[in-house]
Amino acid sequence: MDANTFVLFGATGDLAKRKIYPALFNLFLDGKLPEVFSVIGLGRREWSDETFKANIERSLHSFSRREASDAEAVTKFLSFFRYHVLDVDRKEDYQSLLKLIEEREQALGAEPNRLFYLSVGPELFETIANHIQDSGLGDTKGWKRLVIEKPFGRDLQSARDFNAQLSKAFTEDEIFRIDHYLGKPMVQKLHLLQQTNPVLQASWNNRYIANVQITASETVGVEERAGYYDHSGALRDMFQNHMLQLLMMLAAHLPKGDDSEQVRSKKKHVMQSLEPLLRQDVATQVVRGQYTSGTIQGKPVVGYKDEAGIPQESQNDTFIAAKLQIEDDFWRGIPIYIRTGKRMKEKATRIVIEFREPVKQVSNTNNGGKPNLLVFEISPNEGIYLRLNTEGEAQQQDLTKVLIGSHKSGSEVPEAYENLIYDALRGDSSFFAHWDEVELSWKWVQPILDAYAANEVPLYPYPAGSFGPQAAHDLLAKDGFEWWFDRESEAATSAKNTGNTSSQASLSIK
Ligand SMILES: NC(=O)C1=CN([C@@H]2O[C@H](COP(=O)(O)OP(=O)(O)OC[C@H]3O[C@@H](n4cnc5c(N)ncnc54)[C@H](OP(=O)(O)O)[C@@H]3O)[C@@H](O)[C@H]2O)C=CC1
Ligand SMILES: O=C1O[C@H](COP(=O)(O)O)[C@@H](O)[C@H](O)[C@H]1O
Repeated sequence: MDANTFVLFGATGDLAKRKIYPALFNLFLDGKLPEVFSVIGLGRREWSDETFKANIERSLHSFSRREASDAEAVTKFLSFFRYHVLDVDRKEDYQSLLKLIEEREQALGAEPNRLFYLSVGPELFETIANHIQDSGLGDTKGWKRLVIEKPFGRDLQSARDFNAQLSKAFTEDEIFRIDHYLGKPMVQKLHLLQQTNPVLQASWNNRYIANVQITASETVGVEERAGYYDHSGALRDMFQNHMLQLLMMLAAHLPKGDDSEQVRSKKKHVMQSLEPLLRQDVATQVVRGQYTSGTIQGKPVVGYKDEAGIPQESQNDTFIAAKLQIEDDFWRGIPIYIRTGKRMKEKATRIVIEFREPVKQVSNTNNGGKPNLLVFEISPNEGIYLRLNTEGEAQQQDLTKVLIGSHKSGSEVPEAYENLIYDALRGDSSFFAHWDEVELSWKWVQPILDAYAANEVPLYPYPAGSFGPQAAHDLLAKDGFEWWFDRESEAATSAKNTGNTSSQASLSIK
């Protein structure tokens, strides 16, 4: 059953402005919001309803993927919103909030089903959860849900403590932990692709797959988040959550249907089957990097240590690459390489599956040397590609790239937050991170955190605008592989710079 009241803590903040209001607006345009709907925005700022609505409208104009040009639609959308001043530590603010919610529920004839969305720093989660419990806000005749943003802990122990605290006020079924990578449409389609395509099902195992490469590269640097990022780094910010979730979604052999229990149990199986990383192996299986000055899309940029708010002596990681192995019957023996970093050459999240080379083995000729690839472009553009050997092309530099299904560019792809908020409103937790997954992820990552803290892993510099440190390439080279598409991307850039957009450059998957 849909939520009727959306209670937004942190309604004056950055995430609300950039993601939550635009997502709600696009859901509204698609007719996906409940018919009876009310949003109560909360913050310490002394805003009136009018100021609040004006801010929301501005956010739609700046950040919505679809234009907010229909004045009537915008007015109707804004009519859902009310603002309430609340300091999370002030008990009486929760009492007045309860009164406002009940008034709105009565006026609208809404069921008392309440979704509490915490778009605030994690240090406030526990206080808010306890006050929701104590004030009677959660004591509703309908149901309650809690949506929380990352980060979910800083390490294994803090995540466990944090979860224990939240569990006093909300059951696991009521907690929806957002990992926005799980909301990306291509990620949500991964299991359907396997289930509905026998050709993929048949080849989704160690008989046919040589290796898997998962990349999330960003061109942005630390931006205005130095305070947060310098205490987080690529490992905590991206790897422990988004990258391991991508791995789970790819590697889980999910059953047909959308039963969230099944999805979670299969994802948990992947994490439980991950070969544990021993602390003494971290330095050989993990590459830690930090960007130095360089050029991004033709513009010079400063190195990490020269970014505003970053201390000169910072040892923080802005890049990580790691080799993982899953010990189960499907994946045993397939190396899985994961990398993510800031200030890299291109903005791209993609998964590449490299298949073994049966032609070479069977015919013993030179022209079977290129493996087939299956490529999932996840964002910012979306598409699935297969690279095949085709007759007469074996002598050429590269293989034929076949687009499967449609290619969608940025604005056509629904934002992850649209999918996730829609699911949270309906109570479908399939694409939210369950506590078991979060705990197992921290458990796997903990030896890396320990090795970093003890400085047992070199911190390799890499120039902004590159694909990371050389050591990340060596990680694959040791196994006889290389990261796919780095060279094509380099070629595409240099072709663009020289005006030659034929040959290699056209092979780049965009
Ligand atoms: N911004 C982003 O792109 C992303 C953010 N996140 C996570 O989302 C959460 C919010 O981030 P973001 O929006 O960037 O943070 P901001 O600092 O921009 O906003 C924080 C919000 O919290 C409110 N707040 C702070 N202290 C109190 C208090 N004592 N009582 C009541 N309200 C309070 C502020 O309201 P006021 O100032 O009016 O009191 C403000 O609305 C964080 O957990 C962050 O890690 C996750 C992914 C991406
Ligand atoms: O959660 C985060 O994700 C973004 C990258 O998200 P994407 O959808 O643009 O790929 C990252 O920039 C940020 O540091 C991190 O906190």
